[in-house]
Amino acid sequence: MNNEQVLQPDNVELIKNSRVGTSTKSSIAVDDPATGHVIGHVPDLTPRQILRAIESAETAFYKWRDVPLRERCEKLFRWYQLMHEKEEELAGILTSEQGKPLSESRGEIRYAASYIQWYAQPSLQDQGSVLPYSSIDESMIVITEPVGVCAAITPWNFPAAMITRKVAPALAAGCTMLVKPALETPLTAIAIAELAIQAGIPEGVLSIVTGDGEAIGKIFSESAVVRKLSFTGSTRVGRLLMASSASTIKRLSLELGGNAPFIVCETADVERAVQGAIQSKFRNAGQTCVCANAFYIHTKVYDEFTEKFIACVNQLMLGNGKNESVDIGPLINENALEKVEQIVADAVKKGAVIACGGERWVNSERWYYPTVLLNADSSMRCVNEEIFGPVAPIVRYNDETALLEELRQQQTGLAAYFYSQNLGQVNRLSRALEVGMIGVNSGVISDAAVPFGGVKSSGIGREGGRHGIEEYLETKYIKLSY
Ligand SMILES: NC(=O)c1ccc[n+]([C@@H]2O[C@H](COP(=O)([O-])OP(=O)(O)OC[C@H]3O[C@@H](n4cnc5c(N)ncnc54)[C@H](O)[C@@H]3O)[C@@H](O)[C@H]2O)c1
Ligand SMILES: O=C[C@H](O)CS(=O)(=O)O
Repeated sequence: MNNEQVLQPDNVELIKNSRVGTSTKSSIAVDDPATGHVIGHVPDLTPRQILRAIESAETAFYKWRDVPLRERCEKLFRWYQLMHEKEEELAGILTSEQGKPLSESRGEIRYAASYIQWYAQPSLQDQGSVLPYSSIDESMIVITEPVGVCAAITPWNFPAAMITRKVAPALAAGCTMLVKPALETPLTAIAIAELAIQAGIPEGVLSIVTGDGEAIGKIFSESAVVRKLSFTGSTRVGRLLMASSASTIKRLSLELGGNAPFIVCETADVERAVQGAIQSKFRNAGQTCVCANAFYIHTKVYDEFTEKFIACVNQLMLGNGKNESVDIGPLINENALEKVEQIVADAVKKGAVIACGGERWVNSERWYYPTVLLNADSSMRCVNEEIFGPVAPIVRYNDETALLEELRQQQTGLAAYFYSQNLGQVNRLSRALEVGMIGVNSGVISDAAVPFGGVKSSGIGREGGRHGIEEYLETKYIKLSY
């Protein structure tokens, strides 16, 4: 597929004919990170329009909650089918506004659709129980009910999956949902919501609102009608939303920043570890919350791992994500690229050695070479901060206990990875690492069936699996005397 064949959002039916969103005088331009060209515009909605959207979601809630669960699930399943039918069009929109390689965009659309398929199963929802009676002419009944009107604020790095991971369980539970996508990637959200309408999900049940994040976040968090706020993004913004939601005692789900250690133990299968390291580090050019951040390689396998890892990194192809041979697309914007440059400069200043990469791609504005930093240590930003770019700092270690103690000091706790072929070591590290998700001999852990989420400053709550729908249900106890 070459550039000419790839669908551009402004000529895509799903966007052009979308019934989602409201026309306003002002609008926000959306650009292609690979070219800097404007590829579409979305409305910059006013506070009054956001409040109207909340009112519409409230009206829709009192009807949608009374639609039988099986019927809600049938509509979700149709939505899932439409996402599969439109996979290529959606992937083209996603790559055009986010920049990731088309192969990754196709994968994300399938991954996003799998959340809708997962929550289209009525049996997933525990709708209540009858408790042991205290008297034969009484019953104590527990039922579950939808939380109500919900709001979601989502990031640019996975513009499809971060939305369906919230919307699918919410709608299955009987809630209505307003979604504020990232300013960088609203077109994917609009296209997905258009398919929800085509699937028969009534107007007002799912609304996409576009505009300034801070302003809309304030309206969502201070609205008494919005009973739950689900946020995926930086820990910084998560803290702000948690504080501003206190005034209305909202249910909160927070999927925040990570800093995943990738540990290669002395007992590891080094070949497998290298493959897992490439998959985990360079997906979406490293702009993934569960990317391996820093690599901790036991001294006994250090030379073998680093030699093989660097050789693989040097094989990675940079370019426009619309070209099928590309592995590494552009970073989302200039700020992201400047942050990566500052992190690498900090590491080199403190003694890191650039084994490969370490600079912008020649004559490009948004690409950064996949980079390996040797001799990294915990004094450096690249080890202590979420890099969110294609940079792999490598730390040598020889004392497992000391390493685990050092990692325990980290404030993040989303994901971790380690490679080991010793059962006792697997058990020991699985229990010692203070995170929400662990990949053991695997570099990719995400799936609609698993409870995705973190601990400490990486967030609250879980998305996916059986846990994900509980975020959108309330429990009601009824005592019945006959
Ligand atoms: N834990 C997860 O599942 C997960 C998934 C994806 C991304 N993330 C994290 O997100 C971060 C990168 O994404 P990002 O740059 O879009 O994050 P971000 O926090 O800057 O933005 C996320 C969303 O919040 C909005 N926003 C920005 N400022 C706001 C404010 N003051 N009030 C309300 N909303 C506001 C943005 O418009 C966007 O829609 C990384 O830290 C990454 O680890 C976490
Ligand atoms: O960036 C955060 C996403 O949750 C990553 S994944 O697609 O769920 O692995």
